[in-house]
Amino acid sequence: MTCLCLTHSITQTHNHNHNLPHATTTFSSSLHNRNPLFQLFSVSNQFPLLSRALFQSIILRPRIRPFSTNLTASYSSSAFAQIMANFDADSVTYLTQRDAAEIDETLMGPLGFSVDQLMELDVLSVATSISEVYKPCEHSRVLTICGPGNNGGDGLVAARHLHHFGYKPFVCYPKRTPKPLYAGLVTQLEALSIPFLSVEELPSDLSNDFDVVIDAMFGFSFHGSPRPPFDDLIQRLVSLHNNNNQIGQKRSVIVSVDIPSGWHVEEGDVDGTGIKPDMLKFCGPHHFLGGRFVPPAIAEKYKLILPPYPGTSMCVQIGKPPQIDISALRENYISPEFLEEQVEVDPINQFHKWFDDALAAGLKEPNAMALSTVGKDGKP
Ligand SMILES: NC(=O)C1=CN([C@@H]2O[C@H](COP(=O)(O)OP(=O)(O)OC[C@H]3O[C@@H](n4cnc5c(N)ncnc54)[C@H](O)[C@@H]3O)[C@@H](O)[C@H]2O)[C@@H](O)CC1
Repeated sequence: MTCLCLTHSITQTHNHNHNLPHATTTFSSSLHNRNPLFQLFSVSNQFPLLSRALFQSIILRPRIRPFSTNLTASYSSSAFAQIMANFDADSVTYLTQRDAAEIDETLMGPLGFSVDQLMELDVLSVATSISEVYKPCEHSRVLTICGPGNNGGDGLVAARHLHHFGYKPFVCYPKRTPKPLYAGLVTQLEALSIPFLSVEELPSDLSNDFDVVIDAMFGFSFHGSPRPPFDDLIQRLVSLHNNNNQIGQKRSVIVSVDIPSGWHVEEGDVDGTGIKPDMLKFCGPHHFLGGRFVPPAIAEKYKLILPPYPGTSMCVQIGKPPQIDISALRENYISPEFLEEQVEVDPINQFHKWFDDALAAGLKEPNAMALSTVGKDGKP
């Protein structure tokens, strides 16, 4: 039994670098000399098994990633977790570009979908996936770098969704295309007062100002070498990653929509010097699949295996659970000595003092409290 992961616009490419530090992957293929635009997942024992994740970069492009139509019944959360845990990143095979193109034509032909509609559906999955992995309370500042085509349109839509999810998006859109679709997306962002930044306005080190950088410059229609100003922008994302490796400081995470911009569409990061995105790893913690909207006719015709989407989610996270280094979670609480003579006589004053200290330290929820009760004897 096989299951299909149609990532329509996710070009599957291959990359032999297994050692990227930020563990996120692209939907990528190890199938040489094939056009692995689409992923075909093998399924065994009724559960889909992902395979062949040679990549290490993110790509959030869950346009159509159906799993099994016979797995769409509702599951308990534990059963669901079990199903998802059974994905194995070593058994993915791939659809051909032709199949994918045909499905696209069917969607936008007889099935009546439009480009902007697919864009909205896809990018809603992208935005929800981002918000699952990079919470707005910790990654609020998002820069979306948009290219001239539909991939750039995806970026504009992502900025809008993320704004509504509580992020603070900024958009760099240096080569605007005067088509009504894009003009409308820009107007929508302007109405939300989302700032547009020119390339010149961007800081030299993006990590200073942004927690997340969305790479929406180019998707599957990219060819040749990037022309200005995208050559420079791509290099900034590359150096973002490289700088982080060198100095070990916190940097912006990179989320590529579809293909990391600048990568060869079919062969991937050929010389290993391209963008290394951070999100969605085939066999790691950040790999999401979308495609909830796929019409049954498509699922049946192409024998797509749709996953059981939990609740109202647009996408599902697959792959192995994150490897957490528990020792890294430990914190040392070293504080000055607290002597009896330093205690305020009035406990309310003492409380104010501690509360002010907590506020000044920028603690999350300094007003959180524990309420205990005691008996007449003063004991809990
Ligand atoms: N059905 C579809 O086609 C949909 C596609 N979507 C997204 O759109 C992407 C494909 O969109 P497009 O076909 O518009 O293509 P892209 O967005 O990949 O890029 C095309 C644009 O990039 C320019 N370009 C190509 N190579 C360049 C280079 N070397 N230097 C500078 N500029 C270059 C082209 O002149 C053109 O303006 C997909 O990857 C996906 O992200 C989604 O928006 C939804 C629907």
